[in-house]
Amino acid sequence: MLGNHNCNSCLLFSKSKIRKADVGVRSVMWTITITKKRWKQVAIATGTIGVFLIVLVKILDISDNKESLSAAPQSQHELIAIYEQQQKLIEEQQLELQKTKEELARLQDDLRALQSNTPRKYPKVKYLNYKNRKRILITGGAGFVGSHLVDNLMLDGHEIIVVDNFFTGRKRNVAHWLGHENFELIHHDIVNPLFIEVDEIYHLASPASPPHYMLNPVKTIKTNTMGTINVLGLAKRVMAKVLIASTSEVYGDPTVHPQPESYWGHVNPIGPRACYDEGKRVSETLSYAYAKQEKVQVRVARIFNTYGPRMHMNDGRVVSNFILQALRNETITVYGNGKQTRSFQYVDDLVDGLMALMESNYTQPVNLGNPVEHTIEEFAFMIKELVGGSSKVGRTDAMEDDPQRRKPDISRAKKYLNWEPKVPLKMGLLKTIDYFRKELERSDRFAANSKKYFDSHDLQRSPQRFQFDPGNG
Ligand SMILES: O=C(O)[C@H]1O[C@H](OP(=O)(O)OP(=O)(O)OC[C@H]2O[C@@H](n3ccc(=O)[nH]c3=O)[C@H](O)[C@@H]2O)[C@H](O)[C@@H](O)[C@@H]1O
Repeated sequence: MLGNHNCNSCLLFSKSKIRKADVGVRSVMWTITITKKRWKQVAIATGTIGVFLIVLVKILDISDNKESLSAAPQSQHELIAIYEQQQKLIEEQQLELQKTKEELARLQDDLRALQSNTPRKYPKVKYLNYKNRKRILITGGAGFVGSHLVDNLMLDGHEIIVVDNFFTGRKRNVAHWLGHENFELIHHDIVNPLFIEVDEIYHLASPASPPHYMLNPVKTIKTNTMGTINVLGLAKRVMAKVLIASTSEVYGDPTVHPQPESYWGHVNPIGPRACYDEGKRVSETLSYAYAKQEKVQVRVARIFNTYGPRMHMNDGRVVSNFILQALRNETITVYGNGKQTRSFQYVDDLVDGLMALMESNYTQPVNLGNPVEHTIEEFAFMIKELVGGSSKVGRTDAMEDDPQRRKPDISRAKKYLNWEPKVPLKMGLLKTIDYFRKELERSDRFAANSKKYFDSHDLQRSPQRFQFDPGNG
């Protein structure tokens, strides 16, 4: 194709190209010749260059790696630093929280101290002049019945001294009077003598619930014998009028129904209930012995089954047991066949009766009880219905020597005290159920708060508690 092209420029171009190609060919030929002649050197040079290149790549690679290696420890350090910083912050905050908690506890203590020093608000009490105001001692005044009696006598304007060993009584029952100028609480066991000046004494100190008095029969007997002697001795010394709280249990398992005060009773003197039954019978005997021999003015109340607010949660008597079982949806435990009977009076009625008896001039024993009688089985269903819930009524073993029938004949109280119970059973039970419902909520709340407090306290205190100084070892 070139042969057919004849213009000058093309010719010149072709010539120069041929020249260049020629030079290229010659150069290659020379290189080949040289290479052929000096292949060894070339090989050596190429090898050297290759080795150099490999070393160079390696170096670069290493330096690359070095860079990445030096970058990783740097970020780890940063992370550790951030972590440590955050840990420190958490520790500082925990310390702060601990300090705040301690401060809060201190403030709560201060508040309590302030509250106890600040004049409290008390229910309004009547004003009685010196002539009409009496100093009244109530043994067992922090108990269920005693504390209600305290309330009534305080409201009437008298000076009240409560003596209690807190075996079954609770400070909480009279806490609302603490600090009142008319009120005094003495922690004392009436088994030991007491020397104070009083005008009247209500002697209620004694456990009254079968599980309680059977727990320590000797103590029950001592309280009702030695305790009563101490009370009667005090009454004799200061010429105080004294009311002894006796019980329907002096009739034992009665063979007469209903029970009038003239009935002498049917008590097993060596049975499990004897500590209480016989203790109260001796208490009555002592009262009339002091009345006859020492001219002590005595009043004797035979108290029948009583219920109401401030009964102990662990009282163990039928009313509290059934209500608590029903509120907890547990089986209501009827002991024996449930055909045994009881007559239940509301505590307010009893307190009115006790005060009326003390005021009266009547010196023989007086039954104080509600004559409306029910079998225990009926009573179980009544409680179940009033409380609601899903409890079942179940049967369990009968109690030994359990009185089979009990109903007071209250003609004497009606005649001499102009007294009879006013509170219908259902109304009283509703009030009592309400009380126990609140008590349950309160105890659950207390248990939860206490657990929370001690759990957190233990966690924070345990390192200190078990800390020891090896230097002192
Ligand atoms: O409540 C009271 O004022 C009287 O309580 C007790 O006399 P008791 O009648 O045996 O009292 P509870 O323990 O309440 O027993 C009443 C009946 O219920 C039965 N009961 C009791 C508790 C229970 O969970 N289930 C049950 O069926 C008993 O066996 C008994 O037949 C005391 O002995 C008396 O002094 C006191 O006056």
